[in-house]
Amino acid sequence: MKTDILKYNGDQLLEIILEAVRDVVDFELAVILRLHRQDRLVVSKASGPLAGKEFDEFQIDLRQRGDIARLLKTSEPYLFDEEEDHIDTYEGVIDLPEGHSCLVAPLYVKDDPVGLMTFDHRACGKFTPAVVKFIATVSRLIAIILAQYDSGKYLDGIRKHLIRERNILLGERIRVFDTLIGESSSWRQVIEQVRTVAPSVLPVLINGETGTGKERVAQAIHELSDRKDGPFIPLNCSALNAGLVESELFGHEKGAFTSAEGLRRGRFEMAHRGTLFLDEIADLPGEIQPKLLRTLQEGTFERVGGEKTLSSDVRIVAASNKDLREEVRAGRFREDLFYRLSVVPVNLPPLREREHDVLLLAEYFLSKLRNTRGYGDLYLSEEAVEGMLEYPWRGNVRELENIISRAALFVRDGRIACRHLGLKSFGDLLPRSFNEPDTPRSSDAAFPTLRQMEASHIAAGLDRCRGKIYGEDGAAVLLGLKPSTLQSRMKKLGITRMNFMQV
Ligand SMILES: Nc1ncnc2c1ncn2[C@@H]1O[C@H](COP(=O)(O)OP(=O)(O)OP(=O)(O)O)[C@@H](O)[C@H]1O
Repeated sequence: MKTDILKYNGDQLLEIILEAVRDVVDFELAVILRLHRQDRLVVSKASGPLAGKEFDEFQIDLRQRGDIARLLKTSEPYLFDEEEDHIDTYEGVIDLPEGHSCLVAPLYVKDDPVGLMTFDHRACGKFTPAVVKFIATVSRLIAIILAQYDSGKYLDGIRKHLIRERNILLGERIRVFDTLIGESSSWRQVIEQVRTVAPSVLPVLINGETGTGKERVAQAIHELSDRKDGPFIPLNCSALNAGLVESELFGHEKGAFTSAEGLRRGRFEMAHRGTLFLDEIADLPGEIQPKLLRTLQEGTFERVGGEKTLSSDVRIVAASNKDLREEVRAGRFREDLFYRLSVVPVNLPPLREREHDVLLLAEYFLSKLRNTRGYGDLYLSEEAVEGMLEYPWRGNVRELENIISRAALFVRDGRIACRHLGLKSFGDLLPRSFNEPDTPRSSDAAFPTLRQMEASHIAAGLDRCRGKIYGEDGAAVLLGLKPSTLQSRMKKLGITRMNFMQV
């Protein structure tokens, strides 16, 4: 099991250590001091009924306390004889009666001192030779834990620094691609196509699933064309009935229909010398399709209720998340209109086929958020990165953007963990093979296979136990399995515990 030691702060870690020691050693005061610059011991943690605020940041200057400096050099625990005349370690901080129990243990990693641990009790004879022996062993382990914690923190610091550096580098590349982020080969092809088609006047048909960036690409085509100083006018064809779409496209004269109180210019007029973006073109009502075709062929149109023939210099970019050829085959879309619109087709790949771009896009959205007050430190933890790479992005770039924006709200120290991303619907946490359409299915596609049910139930158990397998509160007990059996089933099904862990 991989436990992230850095999820505990230093104080919590030392508390856990001293709690464990207390099961064996009856102390009233236990203190762990860290060695700083070889000449100073600084209290890291004081525990027990005699520990109080006075220990916070208490320091011992070893140049003034030669007695403690000598003890530190020995690397062995030292039990003070109760009759022995000595200066109390915490003289001036707390008053301990004459002849109390006092044990001091230097903390060493091999030959290097890293600190000192002290135990006190007001009663005599509390620390037996067996206790001294125990502390001698335990102090070596504690020293290693402290050193590991320090180096972990050091590495974490370096990692954060590297992530920041990387973000700056990414930021520079992002400026080159500006609003069309992506470096995967399928996305580069899109960018190449955009560069090629942008300067021409030919109509473009952008095809891609929802949220893949169709509108962005349409805008980029406009901005890279010599019409960039003209208007970019979008119209979503799916949201409107035939009457409305006609008046939106071509405008209407005053009194053309009951609610037409004044003359209204349509999108064709508004887009003059610019680009008209017809989104969701597959949903354009059948009655309007011949009218649009005529306008595209002749460049002319009439406002609804008007007789005057108008013309407009418009470049058409259309988009669809449906397969327009299929719509033609099904008789829902006119073939001649399809050929008019799709002179240059541009197909946008879904995010799940742009694996390398998931992190690049995530960094792009993070970099935008980092400019917002309070979000300057945002970064993705390793497990969040792994979770994102595993996730089947059904909602594409828009879903990714929403997930990142939402995660930012829940993060306190800038570190985005898997749980902040909320990628945890069981289906989503299962390996991709469970969600892909080419998975062998039962005869009724809606009816889950036994393997899918087993995977989903195991995922539910792991989610409830936050990825814990062993122990009373582990998923093995919950699912009524031996931990080893659960692990082997998970392996067979390709389920990773990490997706369910909360950090
Ligand atoms: N390559 C990209 N780089 C940066 N941001 C992107 C990219 N692609 C999409 N986005 C962002 O993702 C979101 C969805 O993009 P967009 O609206 O262009 O998708 P769409 O395919 O037109 O969606 P729909 O089919 O739902 O209309 C937007 O916020 C957009 O800014």
